[in-house]
Amino acid sequence: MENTPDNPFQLFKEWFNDVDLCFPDHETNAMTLSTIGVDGYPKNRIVLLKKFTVDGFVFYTNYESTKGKAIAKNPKVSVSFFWEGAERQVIIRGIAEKVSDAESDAYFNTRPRGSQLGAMASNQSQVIASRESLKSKVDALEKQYEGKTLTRPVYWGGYIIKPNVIEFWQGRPNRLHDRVDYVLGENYEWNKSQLAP
Ligand SMILES: Cc1cc2nc3c(=O)[nH]c(=O)nc-3n(C[C@H](O)[C@H](O)[C@H](O)COP(=O)(O)O)c2cc1C
Ligand SMILES: Cc1ncc(COP(=O)(O)O)c(CN)c1O
Repeated sequence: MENTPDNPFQLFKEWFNDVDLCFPDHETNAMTLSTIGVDGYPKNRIVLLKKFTVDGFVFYTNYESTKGKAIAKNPKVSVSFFWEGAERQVIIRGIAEKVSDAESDAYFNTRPRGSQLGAMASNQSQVIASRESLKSKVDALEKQYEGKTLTRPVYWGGYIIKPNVIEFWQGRPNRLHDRVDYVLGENYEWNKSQLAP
């Protein structure tokens, strides 16, 4: 861990690419997203990481879902990855912001038509009468838009998580794991420390 890079994005990229290469059956990009709900309780759920750059970590969802409402009230979030095969965990904490409409449009346009229809039909996190009612909504949309290009619903899009802390955990024998913590400083520099396991 002494020879870890000074920039956590560099280390994240190395770990992500290693795991993706060595464990092709694992959904490397599945991450647990925690938000503080409007009721004050934390809630976790899995979402898929679709992009990461030095600006942050991007996932897509319904802005009116339970998580969307939580983020609107409190944009402080945490995501974590557990890469079991590699005995690695990464925990990111930061602020979630909506990505631009243009970026969400561009991603929506790359999705399979079935997933686009799914996003249009699903009022994510709302109570529904039955699976059948959802299915008939999809069928109706399919008919309505037959032969036409689908456009992104305004309530669906991306969030970018801009991190202020990123913690890396590497499993080691005798529970003497390696932990490295990167904390963003006042001048946007990353301060690296090693933590006891
Ligand atoms: C492997 C996996 C990947 C998922 N990816 C996403 C995703 O990228 N976006 C999303 O909105 N929901 C995704 N889900 C569904 C969420 O876990 C969750 O059920 C949904 O977003 C509603 O959450 P909420 O009611 O807390 O807002 C995924 C679920 C699993 C198991
Ligand atoms: C409801 C929902 N929205 C979005 C996604 C993101 O993945 P994709 O854009 O690849 O469909 C998922 C992935 N399982 C999902 O379940």
